[in-house]
Amino acid sequence: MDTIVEIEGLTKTFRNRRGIRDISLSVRRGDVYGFFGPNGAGKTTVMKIMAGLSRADRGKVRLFGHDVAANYEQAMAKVGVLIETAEAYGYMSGRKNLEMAARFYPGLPASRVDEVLELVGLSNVQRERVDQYSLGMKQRLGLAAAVLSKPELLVLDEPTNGLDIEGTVHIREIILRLAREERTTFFLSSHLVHEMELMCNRIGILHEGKLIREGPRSELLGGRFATLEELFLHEVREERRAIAHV
Ligand SMILES: Nc1ncnc2c1ncn2[C@@H]1O[C@H](COP(=O)(O)OP(=O)(O)OP(=O)(O)O)[C@@H](O)[C@H]1O
Repeated sequence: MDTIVEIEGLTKTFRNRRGIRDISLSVRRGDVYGFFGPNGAGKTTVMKIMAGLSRADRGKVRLFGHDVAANYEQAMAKVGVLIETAEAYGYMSGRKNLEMAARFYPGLPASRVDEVLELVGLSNVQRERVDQYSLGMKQRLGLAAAVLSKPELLVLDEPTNGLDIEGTVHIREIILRLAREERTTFFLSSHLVHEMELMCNRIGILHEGKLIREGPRSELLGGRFATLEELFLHEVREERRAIAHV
């Protein structure tokens, strides 16, 4: 088994006592892992720790076998990240933004910028200023930047957040295409249950900072639940019942 992401006992508590508690999960090569949970469940917190943007109080994240906290450069060498809204320089063109980002990767062929523009469907607007782009276009530009170096793992936090139907479908198609054609492994979060059903083969359900269920999508539904939404509501009810009995 080729394990790409290993998270063990990850815990972080903010001053307001919110945060994440004892999260453990693993992602294998080729998985499209959906990290599902309502707003405030702790998805971004986990992803920021995974990307080295925040530190855990306890626990470990290993990417490609390297500990992110202890061995950041090696852990992140084959990882692309898009966390929260993509940052770009609004006064520059989409293309210029990508060319600037490409400078971080010495040895990247110049043609790669064209390739990723094509992949995300921005070739026709590549010379327009980013502040003229729609939210969906900005999000696709963020995705283009995240895939520039041909990462083997993409960590995407709410990649379709705030997008309209077409924008959402477009991002979903790009993700599925990369998973299929380049065998990119994905760890992506969403609070949209339908998204998870359409894209992910493995799902972790996060609720109030705890991973309440985790596993292959088909196993989680297990014939008992028609949809993930039903499963989620069932699990939350069970969790509340268990807490009430303590
Ligand atoms: N820097 C911080 N200081 C204090 N509390 C924080 C901080 N970052 C996150 N939190 C709290 O931790 C909890 C988890 O937040 P997080 O952003 O990880 O959730 P999320 O699942 O990504 O939700 P969303 O979909 O709304 O982004 C929330 O209650 C949030 O208010």
